[in-house]
Amino acid sequence: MTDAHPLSTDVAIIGAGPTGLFAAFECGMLKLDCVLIDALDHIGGQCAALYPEKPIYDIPAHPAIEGAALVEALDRQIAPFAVPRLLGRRVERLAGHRGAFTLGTDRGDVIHARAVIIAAGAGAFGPNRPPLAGLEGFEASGAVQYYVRRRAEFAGTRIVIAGGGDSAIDWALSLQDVAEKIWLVHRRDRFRAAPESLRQLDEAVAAGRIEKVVPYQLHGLHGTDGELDGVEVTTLDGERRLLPGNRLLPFFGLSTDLGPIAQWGIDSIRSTIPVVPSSCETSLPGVFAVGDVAAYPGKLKLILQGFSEGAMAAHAIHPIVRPDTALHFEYSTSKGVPHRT
Ligand SMILES: Cc1cc2nc3c(=O)[nH]c(=O)nc-3n(C[C@H](O)[C@H](O)[C@H](O)COP(=O)(O)OP(=O)(O)OC[C@H]3O[C@@H](n4cnc5c(N)ncnc54)[C@H](O)[C@@H]3O)c2cc1C
Repeated sequence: MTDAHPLSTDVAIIGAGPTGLFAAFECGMLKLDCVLIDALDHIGGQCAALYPEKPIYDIPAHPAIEGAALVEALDRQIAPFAVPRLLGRRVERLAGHRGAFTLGTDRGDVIHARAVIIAAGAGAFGPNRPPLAGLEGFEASGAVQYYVRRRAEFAGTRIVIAGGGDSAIDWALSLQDVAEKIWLVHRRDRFRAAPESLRQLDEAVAAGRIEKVVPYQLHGLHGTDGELDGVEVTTLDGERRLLPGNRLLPFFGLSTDLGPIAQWGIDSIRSTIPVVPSSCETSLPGVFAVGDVAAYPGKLKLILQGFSEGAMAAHAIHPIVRPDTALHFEYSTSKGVPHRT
């Protein structure tokens, strides 16, 4: 049995993070059909997977909006276009040329598209995992997690948080109200985070809500059948401590690997794809890249910048898909939102 989808569309958008979602809106506004494909089983990319309950403060016209709420709003914005979504499907193959591409997913879907927008963020992103014996069993039970989807799931737990950057500190601060106890383990006694976060951390440590465990590194997991009952940490000198935590949240960053995209004959630099700044076209004509994955001088990896790149890419794609129809620039206030018929 296969649930693979064969389909033809104007634009295939790889990645349904905030940038891919908004690119779908811009395509819709130009009456270009599109399909969204994402390896995750839900839309929203990093906002939904990594920080759904955190407020974002630099989305224009939203003084503060949580990651999940932003995704939900983007979803409502594209609703008029009834964009098909292929979720839980990683695009493995891309072949063809400007005007005629074929994409293949790991689930056997075949998508024919006139143009392609790669909105793949950090690629097929995954957490950097600590090299600890028996880790898989504790991951499977949920005792070790790399993302916090809902703070409420951590109510009354004893959490060991590992890492020295923004994520480790932000989550320690965010979970201090719900957890019974939080240890913050870092191999140095200096943390890298925004000054305000560091100030709040000092306050929480002074109040006994968070205990800093420095300079220590993760060393081992204790427990049976996926039930974690202790996290062993050591110093470089071999001094050991057993922290009686029942949850471990390691925040060692995301692995940024373009995955299969790196094999498609498109120029890439490490995990980014250089694009022409005015159109977001990649080195492969007819294939565009927007959002975190796109690179050009002055690029900021911010959601707001990805939104504008989606608009530029859609306008640059229009003549490929509709070569006989001149595109007259129009404000949305003038033309309204065209519904899919
Ligand atoms: C903790 C945290 C806080 C942040 N705070 C802010 C903030 O305050 N303001 C701000 O502007 N930005 C913030 N960011 C950054 C912001 O989340 C990113 O800039 C944004 O998510 C990039 O959007 P994107 O759509 O380009 O990529 P992503 O959100 O990374 O989405 C890319 C999607 O592509 C999919 N994908 C990749 N490869 C494939 C493939 N081969 N096949 C199918 N699907 C694929 C992935 O599964 C993913 O869902 C923050 C990030 C983090 C981690």
